[in-house]
Amino acid sequence: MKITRKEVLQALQQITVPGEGANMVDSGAVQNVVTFGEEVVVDINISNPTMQAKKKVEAEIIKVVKNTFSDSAKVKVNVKVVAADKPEIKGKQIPGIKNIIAISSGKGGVGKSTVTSNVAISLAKMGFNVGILDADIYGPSIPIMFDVERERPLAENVDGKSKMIPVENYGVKVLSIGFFTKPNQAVIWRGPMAAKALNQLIFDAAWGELDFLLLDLPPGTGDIHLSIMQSLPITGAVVVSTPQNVALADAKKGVAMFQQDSINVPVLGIIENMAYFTPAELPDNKYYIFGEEGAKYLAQDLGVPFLGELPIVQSVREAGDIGRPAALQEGTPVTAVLTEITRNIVEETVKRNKSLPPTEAIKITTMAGCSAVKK
Ligand SMILES: Nc1ncnc2c1ncn2[C@@H]1O[C@H](COP(=O)(O)OP(=O)(O)OP(=O)(O)O)[C@@H](O)[C@H]1O
Repeated sequence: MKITRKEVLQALQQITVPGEGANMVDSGAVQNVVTFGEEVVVDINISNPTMQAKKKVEAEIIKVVKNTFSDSAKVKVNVKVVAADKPEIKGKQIPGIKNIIAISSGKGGVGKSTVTSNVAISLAKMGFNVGILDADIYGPSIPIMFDVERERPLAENVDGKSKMIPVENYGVKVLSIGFFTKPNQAVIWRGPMAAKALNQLIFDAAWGELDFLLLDLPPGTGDIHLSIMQSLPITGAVVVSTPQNVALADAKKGVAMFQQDSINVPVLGIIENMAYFTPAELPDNKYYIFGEEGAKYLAQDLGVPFLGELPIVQSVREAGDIGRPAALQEGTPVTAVLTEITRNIVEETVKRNKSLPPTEAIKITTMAGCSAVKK
């Protein structure tokens, strides 16, 4: 059987590169097609630098060619990652802050703040300089999780300007919108107002040198998020979801929000929280209370990295409630999981900084066992 170039191009018009609207031929992603009898070689450019995206594109091309012509067709796909032309970082860069990572969830209560606190502490334990900006205007919970609920940031004079000094605990600098609102008072925030308050918390604070500033966003994908995203120079976003369908549907909207043209913040990956439950007396059993591996499949579907799964553990909840996040413990299975997730975030940040325009590329001081990092 002889396959022609024209027929292959027609077949490729049935599929798209993940995250792009038009088919891969019309979008200009397919660079070249060469055929020799039953052999087909396709050269394609994509902008998503993740291994999952490359594999997905390759698998889809092989599938469509084999389905269209014959199972015996030999298909070779050369995938090249090219940086997107649009600048990815909006807003002015902040001196001293190398990476701002937004942690978001579509749905509320899926454990976004718990993950943010534990990742921050894991990063600090790895030797990074870390801050958290708690931007969850609907329910700022970071002060409780860091046991600094009653503290208030002091002011300091830096170069003739009065700056807020973040509150510090467990090696992490914290500023929260909760420090400035009364606990029982309902505050109605509009997008631009929230963005302005957060801008002040970032630009009018003495953060010092930070490798990572984690931004704990409010749940959802509304007007507030648009304002925050458009006004801050965000390096990348992490989406937290449980494996439950209702949470996944919202997580998908979250990823779509970051990827839309007016926002265009690279998604570093998805974390599955409350992935399963293992009772202490049955350590080999896993019960998938909210469903099995839903967030992992969602990550594959969307062509974004899967950063890991955190089980439901009573001590994680208790540790958060008493203001000593679980990552502070040493040598527990949960700490190992959190370290793995944190390493994956660092790796994806490093990849992102290599393949897309800056904020300033991250400089690592210590990084236990992280292969993507060049010291
Ligand atoms: N892996 C886990 N194991 C056990 N409990 C957890 C886990 N993750 C989160 N929780 C608990 O679930 C509750 C909700 O978590 P958290 O406040 O972090 O969610 P959130 O997504 O930040 O919520 P919000 O919508 O208020 O922003 C908390 O009581 C927390 O302790």
